[in-house]
Amino acid sequence: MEKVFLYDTTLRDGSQAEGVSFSLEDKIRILQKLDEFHMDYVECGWPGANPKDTVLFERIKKMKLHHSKVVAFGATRRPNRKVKEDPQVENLVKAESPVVTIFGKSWDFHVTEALKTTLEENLSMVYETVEYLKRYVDEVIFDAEHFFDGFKHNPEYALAVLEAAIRGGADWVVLCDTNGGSLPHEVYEITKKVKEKFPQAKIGIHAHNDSDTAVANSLMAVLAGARQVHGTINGIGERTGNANLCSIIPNLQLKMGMQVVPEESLRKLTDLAHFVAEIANVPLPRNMPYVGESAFAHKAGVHASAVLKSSRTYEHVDPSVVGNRRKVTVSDLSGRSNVVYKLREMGIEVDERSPELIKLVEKIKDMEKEGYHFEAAEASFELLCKRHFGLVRNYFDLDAYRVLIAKRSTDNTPVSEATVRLKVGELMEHTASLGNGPVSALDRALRKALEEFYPSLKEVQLVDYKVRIVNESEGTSAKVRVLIESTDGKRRWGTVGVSENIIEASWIALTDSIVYKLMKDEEEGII
Ligand SMILES: CC(=O)SCCNC(=O)CCNC(=O)[C@H](O)C(C)(C)COP(=O)(O)OP(=O)(O)OC[C@H]1O[C@@H](n2cnc3c(N)ncnc32)[C@H](O)[C@@H]1OP(=O)(O)O
Ligand SMILES: CC(=O)C(=O)O
Repeated sequence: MEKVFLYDTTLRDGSQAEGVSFSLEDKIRILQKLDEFHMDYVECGWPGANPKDTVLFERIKKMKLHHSKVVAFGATRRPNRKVKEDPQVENLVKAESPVVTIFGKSWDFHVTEALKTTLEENLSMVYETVEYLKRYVDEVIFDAEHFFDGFKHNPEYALAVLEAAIRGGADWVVLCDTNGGSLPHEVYEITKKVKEKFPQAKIGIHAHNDSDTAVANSLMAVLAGARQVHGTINGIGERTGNANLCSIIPNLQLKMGMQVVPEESLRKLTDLAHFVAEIANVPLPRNMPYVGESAFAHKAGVHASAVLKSSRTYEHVDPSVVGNRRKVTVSDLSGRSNVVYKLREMGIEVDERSPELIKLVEKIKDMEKEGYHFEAAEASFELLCKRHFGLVRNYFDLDAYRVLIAKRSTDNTPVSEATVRLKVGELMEHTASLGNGPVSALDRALRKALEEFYPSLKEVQLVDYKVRIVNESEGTSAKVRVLIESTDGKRRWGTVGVSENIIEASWIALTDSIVYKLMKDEEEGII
């Protein structure tokens, strides 16, 4: 298999995304993670451009990496200046990284309009900077900024810029679609022409996603002969982002027969995507190919039915190969197969044609019609199924609850107070509690009543609470759906309640959360 080198620029071009700001420690953690992943090149930043990146390269000098080459990024020398007198270039040498990438203009329009210099001077800037850096650095990569736009306007000049970099000793020349306006067929044709012109040169591709084709453009460049692919994890980057390595890697390796990363790394791809999303504080879209939560989720009954027979019927690759997992969801679009699949996950085997199963499917559809949404509340769904088959013990019986909300003119915020009366076995408990709002007061009163009997409930915390209006159809009063997310430090679970009354909907979701915790503790032998 032919090797394609991966070049990650999450820490440099990725940090140019609006809203992303990596701290020094964030950058170190991502670099370590990319090294573990066997990323070939990791572009860490622009030394000298800001104090954080300067310190970062100092820190990196003391780090031991196992698989990745660290890259310092910068520009060609400024116009009309000696290269060794340009502090920006000197900072690149001082970074002491084994690889330096410099970008230079390859579109004549940019040379005259942005750099305000002559086409000849720009060629000298490219040649001299590469030649100078090659004296100090093992590997010099030249990013030909705006290469495709430049080639379309003035191919001779765009090629002359590459020629200057190659003559200077550049190890790689990288064709950049800086404005992201090129389409796959153009990238293929232009890359092929570059390959024909410079058959000995090693070529790379750096694509931006403004036309939503950055991944396709990168793959087409590889087809045309590029062997270094630039991109970022999850495609974060300036404007609409860079080519998404989380799609490029599996596409190259699983579908185009290229050697990219070890199989073990590929199995860590989903983990890597979530790790970077978390640190960048950019939520990973559910529908992100390969690594998103829904990338292998089957919702429609027809799909679930076929997937149960053979997963290949509705999956382009096995999710485990990229470290993701198959998921079957349950909703009003489900058939028996979705439910059978979920029951199997719970350890319940049931005949597909049994009346019990048919009744359960009908119950689910009726509840979804009422406003329940089980996709987002897997714990309530599990309770519903297990209750249906008589597998949930009765931990307590509610006698009554009451919630009071009061605000006097002298109060800044209203005071919420809840009382709960319930029976555990033969014992009646009656508790009251205050809370920041009615739901937290109810939650506290409920747990106060139960903690004496079930001490593990002390570990439970509510971490999210969402309310939606669910039916606005004529003739019915609006219902609300409450979704609650809880955690006990070990696991996280979602529950749902629907009612015309927001407190009652919250109560249903709250009690499901408590019962789910008790059921799981009992299954694990904790209570
Ligand atoms: C396509 C890309 O994404 S390239 C990477 C872009 N990344 C960044 O810009 C992020 C980091 N940048 C920075 O921190 C700052 O812009 C710095 C420190 C590099 C420069 O800051 P300043 O000196 O204040 O300049 P400023 O940002 O206003 O303008 C950029 C300068 O770079 C020059 N420049 C642009 N491209 C090149 C190039 N290929 N080679 C040399 N100089 C270049 C511009 O002409 C401009 O110079 P001018 O002010 O003399 O016209
Ligand atoms: C170099 C670079 O980031 C670009 O041309 O897009």
